[in-house]
Amino acid sequence: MSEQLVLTKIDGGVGVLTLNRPAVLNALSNEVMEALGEALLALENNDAVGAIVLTGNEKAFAAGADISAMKDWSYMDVYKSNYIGGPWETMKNAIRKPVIAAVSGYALGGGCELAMMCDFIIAADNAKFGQPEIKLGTIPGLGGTQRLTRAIGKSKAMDLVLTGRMMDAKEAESAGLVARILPLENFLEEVVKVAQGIAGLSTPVVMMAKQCVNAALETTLEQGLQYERRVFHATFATQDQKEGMNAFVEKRQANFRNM
Ligand SMILES: CCCCCCCCCCCCC[C@H](O)CC(=O)SCCNC(=O)CCNC(=O)[C@H](O)C(C)(C)COP(=O)(O)OP(=O)(O)OC[C@H]1O[C@@H](n2cnc3c(N)ncnc32)[C@H](O)[C@@H]1OP(=O)(O)O
Repeated sequence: MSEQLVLTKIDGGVGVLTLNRPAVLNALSNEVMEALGEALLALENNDAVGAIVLTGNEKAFAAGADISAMKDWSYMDVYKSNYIGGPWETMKNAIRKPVIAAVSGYALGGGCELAMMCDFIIAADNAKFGQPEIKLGTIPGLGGTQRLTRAIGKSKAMDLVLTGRMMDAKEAESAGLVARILPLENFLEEVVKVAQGIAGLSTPVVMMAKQCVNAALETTLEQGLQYERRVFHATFATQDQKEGMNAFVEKRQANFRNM
């Protein structure tokens, strides 16, 4: 594990990953990119973990890719290394557990993109989001033009990408980028409670639900409905579905055993 990324496993089945380059507002280096991929895979394979929280600090989730590192790169440097191509494949294909982005302060450029790669964003009331790459003579390269447009619509995405302006937490929530806003005070503790709630459910069924919601971004409505129906039917093969519905009828707390 790199010192640029801190892993804290908290009781209640939640693994917390904290970006740790405060001096440069958590600018995202290749080192942290690799560490993040390894840490996510480790949490994915840890049966004691049912949900993951990715966060930064009060001033910044991440202010983007590390500009100082990138500024002298050539086309061949980034093309030959397939810069940022690999880690996204890891995130997309291997991480089936829910990953919540807990964003306080700046989430800009690659920082906003990284937050959008997570399953949903909970923002502190001081959060600021943006894709300012245009001001650097480049464009978003980790999904900013694609996920942002799908999340908030063409008009506002075009505004943000072409002007490089930021939007605050309220604008981000009303635009649909952010699931909910929490006060900065006790922010991470409150996000972890949300994650613990998810981790206390049936992890395999949570994974199925995540897959279905993600499928909606990749399929036609009819294909998505068919996929959802198959997965809904599949939940009836799990012991957790039996436990969940019996617990409701017997008016008691369900004890999911991830089976
Ligand atoms: C398993 C899956 C893993 C996937 C992980 C993916 C990780 C890799 C992501 C790569 C993405 C590449 C594609 C992306 O679209 C490209 C970009 O992100 S380009 C960068 C976009 N970001 C910006 O343009 C923001 C730049 N920063 C600012 O505008 C300002 O810093 C601010 C945020 C408005 C704050 O301003 P201030 O409060 O005045 O603070 P300072 O500016 O003084 O900053 C303090 C300190 O931090 C340094 N710093 C800030 N941002 C960066 C940065 N992005 N890179 C490097 N350094 C940064 C700044 O220089 C100061 O340092 P100091 O001068 O004190 O040494």
